[in-house]
Amino acid sequence: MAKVVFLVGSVYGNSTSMAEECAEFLRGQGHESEVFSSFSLAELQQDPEAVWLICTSTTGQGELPDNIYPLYQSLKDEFPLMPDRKYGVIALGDSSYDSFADAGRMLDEMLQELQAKRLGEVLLIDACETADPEGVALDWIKEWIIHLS
Ligand SMILES: Cc1cc2nc3c(=O)[nH]c(=O)nc-3n(C[C@H](O)[C@H](O)[C@H](O)COP(=O)(O)O)c2cc1C
Repeated sequence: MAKVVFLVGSVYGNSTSMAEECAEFLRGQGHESEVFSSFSLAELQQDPEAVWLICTSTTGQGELPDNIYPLYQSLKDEFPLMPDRKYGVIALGDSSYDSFADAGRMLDEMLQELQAKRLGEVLLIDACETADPEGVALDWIKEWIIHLS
């Protein structure tokens, strides 16, 4: 069974509640899963086995939420290659912005540069298209879970 840690970037709480529902689903399937809204790269690196599931909204004009920005900055500054790290990305946004879901895309690009291995495709959730982001994420994670076995 895998250990999945949700690394949440959220301003208004949508990403947090979505991550909590997905984590509960994973636990129900026998995986270990936790939701973190506050974390540092140094702390996360202490657990080399954990799969990171980035779950972030985009704010401002294509910016990262304040609580996940330090992780991005540390990855950029320290540039720790992590070929053994597995991760996934759920990116919330609103396609009426030119910078649709940029925070999730930025973190995905950074982790790709660091040679981490993405499991599955990035899930983009558009607030213009759904009023039920949790439902969209749950449908996705039911498929995504195959990458954990
Ligand atoms: C002030 C504000 C700025 C936003 N800026 C962007 C943006 O630049 N790009 C985008 O895709 N979505 C943007 N959004 C949409 C949010 O990402 C979306 O509403 C998301 O569901 C919020 O999730 P959260 O509650 O986890 O922060 C913005 C929303 C607000 C209220």
